[in-house]
Amino acid sequence: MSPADAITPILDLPDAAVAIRLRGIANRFGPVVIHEHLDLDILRGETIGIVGGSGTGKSVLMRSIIGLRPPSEGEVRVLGHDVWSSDPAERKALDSRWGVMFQDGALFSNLTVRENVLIPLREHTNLPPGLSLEIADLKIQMAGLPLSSAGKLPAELSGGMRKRAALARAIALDPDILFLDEPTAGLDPITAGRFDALVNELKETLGLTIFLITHDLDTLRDACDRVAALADGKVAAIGPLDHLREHATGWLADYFGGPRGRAALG
Ligand SMILES: Nc1ncnc2c1ncn2[C@@H]1O[C@H](COP(=O)(O)OP(=O)(O)OP(=O)(O)O)[C@@H](O)[C@H]1O
Repeated sequence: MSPADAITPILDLPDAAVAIRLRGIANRFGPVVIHEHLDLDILRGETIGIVGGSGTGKSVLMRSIIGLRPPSEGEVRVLGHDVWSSDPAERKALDSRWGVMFQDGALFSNLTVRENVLIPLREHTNLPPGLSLEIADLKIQMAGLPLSSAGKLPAELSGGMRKRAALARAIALDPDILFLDEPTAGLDPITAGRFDALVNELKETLGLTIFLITHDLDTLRDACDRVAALADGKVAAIGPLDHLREHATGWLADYFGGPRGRAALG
């Protein structure tokens, strides 16, 4: 099935065609309900943009998928494995098949860029140190950073370079899935556009599936095959950007139809 035809949260497809399968997800904090009965299928090889008003639970959903916070209810399957009922060895193996770039980069501030990129390589592989170093330097360059930045601390880099360093770490293990939480937030439009182009390039080179949380309409237009909009605790609308724009109601209509939406999407 091509992303253009996938306009419902649940797709009638075998596990092999689906990178991430969410069923009946609920997330609650005490009496506060963030998600309820949330279903979603993400196709292998697609970039899906996750949008929604502030507080709709985009980051909480990502944390439930990558094993950082168990959902209150529901099933999370990634690459055919149940994230929350897998044994520790299966979970560790799964962990090595996704890379995550958190909103603030989450780089270790006391480690250099190269040392940050080496962390997943040391944790998940038994490669000889020299080879790990070569791979780290390759990933730093694939993320568009000059090799001269490898020995620098995050604080010595610009905001855009720090995001690239976090991206280099996220692709260190040649993951199947890349999770990006607001990758272009805080970047000027030109730097943000370059970052989107880089993400597209990496998707092609590494054959990635990408889960991309964003508020950036340019990123939705330039980097996403489909967009899923969260509202009322669920995936309220899903499909290619043009499909969503045609059928937008409520928050989504305001989002696309507001001045920023018109400026980005015409
Ligand atoms: N550990 C927690 N304890 C209590 N409430 C939490 C916790 N983590 C998140 N929340 C709440 O869950 C809701 C969703 O948070 P989340 O960060 O996922 O939103 P978001 O859609 O990513 O928002 P934004 O677009 O502003 O980043 C928020 O109301 C937040 O306060």
